[in-house]
Amino acid sequence: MTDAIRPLIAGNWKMNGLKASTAEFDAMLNGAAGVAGRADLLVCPPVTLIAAFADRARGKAVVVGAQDCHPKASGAHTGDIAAEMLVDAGASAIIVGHSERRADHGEGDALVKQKAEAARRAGATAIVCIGETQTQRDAGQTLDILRGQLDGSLPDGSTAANLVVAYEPVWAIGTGLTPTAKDVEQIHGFIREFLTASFEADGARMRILYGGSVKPSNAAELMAVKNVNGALVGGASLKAADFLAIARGCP
Ligand SMILES: O=C(CO)COP(=O)(O)O
Repeated sequence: MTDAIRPLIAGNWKMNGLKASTAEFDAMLNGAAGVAGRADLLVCPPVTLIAAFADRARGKAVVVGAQDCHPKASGAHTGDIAAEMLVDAGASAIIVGHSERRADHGEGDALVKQKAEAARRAGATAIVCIGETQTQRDAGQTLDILRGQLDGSLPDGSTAANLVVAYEPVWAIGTGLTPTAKDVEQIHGFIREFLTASFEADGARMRILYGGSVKPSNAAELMAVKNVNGALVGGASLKAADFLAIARGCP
């Protein structure tokens, strides 16, 4: 049943990218048609580039997203950006709850849930990130931590169209380390069980992305794992050649 889920390869540019990076994005657009048979492509640049990228991507096989949003639609929140504004700029998906925001800005599950609800209210797909730290992993707490994050940060009534879950072990982000395929299969299976218990048929069709040191050389192995429905890619999404090669690794 889950075999029919179309993979999503999502690039998280994090705090990287200037106007000059448009050339790299154009290279992604140019190569996208060649991989469109394998996966949907999403690029989440810094907010300063969303509108320009979304304009360029119109009619191409890449959609543009954002990396965070404020839970409210408008108001006195200096420096913050509402989901509605991101959608207005051309974003169709919004990453929320990334471990870097949880760590750098002290974001907890309740706030992440509000942000995911804000994305849905604005008409965007929420990509909710979860993952354990090295210390939690070493203590054998991985599944307990993930269960808590899933319980606390996924909006009630989510559907396969408006919610994507990204499993990103914190210790694998930017380190070159990845879990074994066996570990990924166990953890994604656990997430799938949680999603089907919570959202029934929709939960069976929701995409579960793997993130953390995905690169062209390991993409095919990771993307072949059961219940892995694509990747959330950091560093390797900054280069068109690498990003497209990862998409070509989808089964
Ligand atoms: O955090 C990530 C994507 O959101 C993963 O980053 P890397 O691919 O650079 O490890």
